[in-house]
Amino acid sequence: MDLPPSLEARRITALPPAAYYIADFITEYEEQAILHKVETAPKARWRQLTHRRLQTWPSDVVNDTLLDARPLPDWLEDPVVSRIFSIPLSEGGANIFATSPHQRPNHVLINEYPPNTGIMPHKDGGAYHPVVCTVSLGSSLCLNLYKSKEDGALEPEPVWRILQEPRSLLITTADLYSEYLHGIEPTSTDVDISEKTIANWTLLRSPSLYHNGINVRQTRISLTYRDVLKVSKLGSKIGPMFKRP
Ligand SMILES: O=C(O)CCC(=O)C(=O)O
Ligand SMILES: [Fe+2]
Repeated sequence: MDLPPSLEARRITALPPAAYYIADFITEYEEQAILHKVETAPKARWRQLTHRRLQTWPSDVVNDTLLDARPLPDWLEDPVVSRIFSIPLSEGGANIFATSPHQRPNHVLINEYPPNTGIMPHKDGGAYHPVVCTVSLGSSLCLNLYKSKEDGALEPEPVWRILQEPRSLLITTADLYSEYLHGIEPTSTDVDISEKTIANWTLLRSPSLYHNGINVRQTRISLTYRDVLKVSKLGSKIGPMFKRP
């Protein structure tokens, strides 16, 4: 892997503080291995929403609390977490989780987006430390960022768009976490893709794939790594009845 010397080297400078994009964060081999683990997880791991399904590891977050304090399984820890730890925020400095309560992501949400599915614009709220690490697998798509108006209403058009390629890592923090909403349009094709409209254009692996301005979606799986502030004291004592396999 040809990782950058720091996150700062891959900052999305068109955005307010702060977001980082690393196009080649994992290899194709690693992508396939993780996809295989996601696809072969016990059926009970999946939660089906109306348009989307998801898995949570090691458990759900309920009332802003992580129910189960077991460590993440190896396949979610390595290579992703170990690699996040290996990249300092700025050269010679500490990694991005050094100042988070548990000094590490303790929760992973896995979302599956077949074509024509998305996620409504939202904020991630107070359950998490404001550092969100998203690894994309399988397909590219656009993440839209929205400004909320004074009265809390949503501006209809996104203020920025980030194109997330397969095997990329996107990290959003600070104001981008707290002041803006993010969402994914439920479409089969992202349109109007260009240097002018995509905030991380200069950091893309393959901008030439979008020379016609469109991205035809395939199924994209995302892994969202965060540090949940509150972890249940019951932790590992929780009865096996209430645990997902
Ligand atoms: O899948 C993504 O990239 C976004 C997921 C998301 O925003 C969330 O689960 O809160
Ligand atoms: Fe979110």
